Amino acid sequence: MSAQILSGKIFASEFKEEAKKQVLALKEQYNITPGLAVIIVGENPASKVYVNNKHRTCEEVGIYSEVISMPADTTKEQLIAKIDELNYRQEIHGILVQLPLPEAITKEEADILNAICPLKDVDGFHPVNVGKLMIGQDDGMIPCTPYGCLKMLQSAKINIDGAHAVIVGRSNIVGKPMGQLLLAQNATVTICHSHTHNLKEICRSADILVAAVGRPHFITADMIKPGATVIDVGINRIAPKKLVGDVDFDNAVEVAGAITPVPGGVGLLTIAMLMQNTINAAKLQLAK
Ligand SMILES: NC(=O)C1=CN([C@@H]2O[C@H](COP(=O)(O)OP(=O)(O)OC[C@H]3O[C@@H](n4cnc5c(N)ncnc54)[C@H](OP(=O)(O)O)[C@@H]3O)[C@@H](O)[C@H]2O)C=CC1
Ligand SMILES: Nc1nc(=O)c2c([nH]1)NC[C@@H]1CN(c3ccc(C(=O)N[C@@H](CCC(=O)O)C(=O)O)cc3)C=[N+]21
Ligand SMILES: [Mg+2]
Repeated sequence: MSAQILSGKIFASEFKEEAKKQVLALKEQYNITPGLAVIIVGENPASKVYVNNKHRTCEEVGIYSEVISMPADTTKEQLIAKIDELNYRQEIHGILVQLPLPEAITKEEADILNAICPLKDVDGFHPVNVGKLMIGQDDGMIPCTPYGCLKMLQSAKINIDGAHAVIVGRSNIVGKPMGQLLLAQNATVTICHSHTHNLKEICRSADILVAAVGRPHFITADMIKPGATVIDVGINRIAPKKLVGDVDFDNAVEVAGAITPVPGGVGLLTIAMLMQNTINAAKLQLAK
């Protein structure tokens, strides 16, 4: 039997509809339009595609958005000065600095992200928000990609409580927060990485398998328990117009119980949750 396809398109449109309603309600009750500023530094072509997608989705949902393009030779000080300006602007509720940063300021990434006011940190990368997620305080910002994966699992009524969730990848933006979110929903969580022994066996014991590795076809069908839910976070461009995930989809789909495609999967959820986080940020700032 072939797996249920968890369509990012369908779930994302569901989440965007919810976002639209909240935008209208904020407008009606408080005369506030949520506002998002996205900063893009340098000329990364993939980043440009994502930033355009974000801008377009803001329009769709009724969120005000600004894209701020800065040259590749921008210094850390110049970037932080721009962030500060946005921190003080009342009509901007969310600030996102698109990653990766140009090589010259890659080492400065932590200082740069820490300059974003935690209340406006719609990526959920600021240590204050990371800490809130870790200790279960629910007034922080949750990173968009894992947040979208969780919302999709819940919307698809996939059981998390008591399930073994295996996450391959331990980045701060996907793997670690995904683990925290699933743990908070009472999954038993295993986080794997490049030093993990017996990866295949561990993956095969997963009821929910999340791949966030960044290697095409890394998760093969023999690593999947029959009937498991497989979430493919990976985005790998293997040819100018060919995008694949981390999962060998064509074979995995015959083993899994449910699986997300790439493209048309988690990436769309990420953008939908960015909309939700911008709305959440506007609500938090209203309360301050
Ligand atoms: N769909 C979306 O919205 C998003 C997609 N992505 C995509 O998701 C993927 C992962 O992104 P990100 O988390 O930033 O990636 P990183 O490169 O930051 O992390 C990759 C992780 O995979 C682990 N890994 C690498 N090789 C192996 C291996 N052979 N066995 C086991 N683990 C391994 C690394 O282990 P170690 O720590 O030991 O090095 C690391 O923890 C990328 O394709 C990225 O483009 C990212 C963000 C959003
Ligand atoms: N500060 C920051 N926040 C991020 O959330 C962030 C980031 N930097 N840097 C890069 C990663 C990656 N990411 C994606 C967003 C959308 C799609 C997406 O829309 N994907 C579509 C289409 C992709 C395409 O056609 O290229 C799909 O999978 O169907 C993918 C990946 C957000 N990221
Ligand atoms: Mg990374």
